[in-house]
Amino acid sequence: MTAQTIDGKAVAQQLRADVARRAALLAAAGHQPGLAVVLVGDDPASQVYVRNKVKACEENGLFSLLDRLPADVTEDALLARIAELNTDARIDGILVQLPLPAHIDSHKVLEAIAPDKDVDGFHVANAGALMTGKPLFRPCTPYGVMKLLEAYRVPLAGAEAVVIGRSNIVGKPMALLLLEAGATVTICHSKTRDLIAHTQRADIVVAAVGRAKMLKGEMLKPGAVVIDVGINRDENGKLCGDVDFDSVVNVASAATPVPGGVGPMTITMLLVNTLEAAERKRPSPQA
Ligand SMILES: Nc1nc2c(c(=O)[nH]1)N[C@@H](CN(C=O)c1ccc(C(=O)N[C@@H](CCC(=O)O)C(=O)O)cc1)CN2
Ligand SMILES: [Mg+2]
Repeated sequence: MTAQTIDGKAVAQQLRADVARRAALLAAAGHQPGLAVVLVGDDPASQVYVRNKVKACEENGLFSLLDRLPADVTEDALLARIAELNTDARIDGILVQLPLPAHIDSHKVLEAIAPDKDVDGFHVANAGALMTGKPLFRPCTPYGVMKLLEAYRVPLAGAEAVVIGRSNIVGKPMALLLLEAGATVTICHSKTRDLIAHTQRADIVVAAVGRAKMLKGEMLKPGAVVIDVGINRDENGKLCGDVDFDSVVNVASAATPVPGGVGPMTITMLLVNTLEAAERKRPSPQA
């Protein structure tokens, strides 16, 4: 068996076309959806992601503004800028690109974003809403994974799903979204004993742990669906995921590549969250 490649670029393209259509309706009604992106410092990877986010807004009819702040910006100055964006009528969504420099309390910064503009879904109020099954915003990467599973008609009700990684921005919300969809979810992490015992019984494995090529074919049940959230560099400095794609492709029924899998979906769901924030404020005539 050779796994089907789950084409995140193609699914992203389809969803972005609908975003562009709906954004045009809102703009015609006088309210172009607006996203504010705040980048602190000059981390090269963050610069790529932020550039992709702004470009995706421009290509799909959303207004965006990019605030680039120096790495030594004070926490108070950053909080003050967020307060301004919270009251800026042009802005429907705000994100602060992570990671932040060590001298800044990320939790405090994320809590400063107005929950109804928190299009990353990281605010405690939005994390709580997600946990109780009534999310205002789903975090972009897990949301994108759910859209990929939907697009490829992966059965979720009753499925055994294993999430490797327990971060607040991917692992935990990923587990909650899979649970809401009816899967039986196991969250594995660095202290999990016998990881393979869990992954070998999974119908769906989501790798979100940040360890290059950690998930191998022999760790899977034949026919499993593998979602790679990893963003790593291999021994040659080449972008790779948490999944050893070449070994997994002979065992899995479907798998996402890196690049070209989850990444484009993360950006796309940010556009969706921003659009829906704008629609909630001003429903477009034919949403
Ligand atoms: N405020 C946030 N910070 C971070 C988030 C987030 O959702 N909100 N997630 C990650 C990084 N991330 C988005 O910011 C992200 C990572 C990767 C991609 C992507 O398109 N990857 C491409 C390859 C890009 C490359 O060439 O390096 C792919 O996989 O095809 C988009 C967004 C941490 N920070
Ligand atoms: Mg507007």
